Amino acid sequence: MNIKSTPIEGLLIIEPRVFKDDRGYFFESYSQKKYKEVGIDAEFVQDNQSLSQKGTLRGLHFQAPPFAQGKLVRVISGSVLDIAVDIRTNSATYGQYFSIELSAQNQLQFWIPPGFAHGFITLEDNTIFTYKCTNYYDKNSEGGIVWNDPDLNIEWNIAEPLISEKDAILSLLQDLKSPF
Ligand SMILES: Cc1cn([C@H]2C[C@H](O)[C@@H](COP(=O)(O)OP(=O)(O)O[C@H]3O[C@H](C)C(=O)[C@H](O)[C@H]3O)O2)c(=O)[nH]c1=O
Repeated sequence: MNIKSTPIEGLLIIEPRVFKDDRGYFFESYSQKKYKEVGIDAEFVQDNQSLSQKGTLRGLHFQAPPFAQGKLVRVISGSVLDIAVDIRTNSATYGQYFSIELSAQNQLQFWIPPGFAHGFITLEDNTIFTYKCTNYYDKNSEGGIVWNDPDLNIEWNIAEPLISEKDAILSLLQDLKSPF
């Protein structure tokens, strides 16, 4: 397993060790011991999975403390451009984002600790996005930033994504009083 840091402290990219043979492939998609050794010392309590067609944008979401979530995300079918926005008030990279393509092909995983707004745009039909969370869903703790916030200037490479009514009215970063 290879672990790579990113320009934003805390965000990590995990490249699993894949065993290929004439049957196909095998890899460990999570190991508490091995992930703790590389700095992902988290207790995951909930797994989520979503299916989306091409051009679907989910996010940018977070849950406020005490229900803040760390997320270990990956794609098991199709591909996404995954985005994490630093909303840690005292962070030197506050308001900056990191993007990475996650796909069933590259088998990469992305660790997003609490303190980030998270979202993705799907690049293919029948994209299945699955992730482990360090806290349970708590509807009343949900917050978010609207996908096309000009201050974030995220390069989604799409003009009109398919988004939920809820996501279309999320706040601007400038109006967000970050709980982190
Ligand atoms: C997140 C969540 C949702 N739900 C219910 C609530 C709604 O009735 C339905 C769809 O929820 P939502 O539209 O918020 O789903 P997404 O837009 O995929 O939300 C996710 O999108 C971005 C990418 C994230 O990082 C978050 O994990 C999460 O907010 O599932 C649950 O029952 N449990 C849950 O943990």
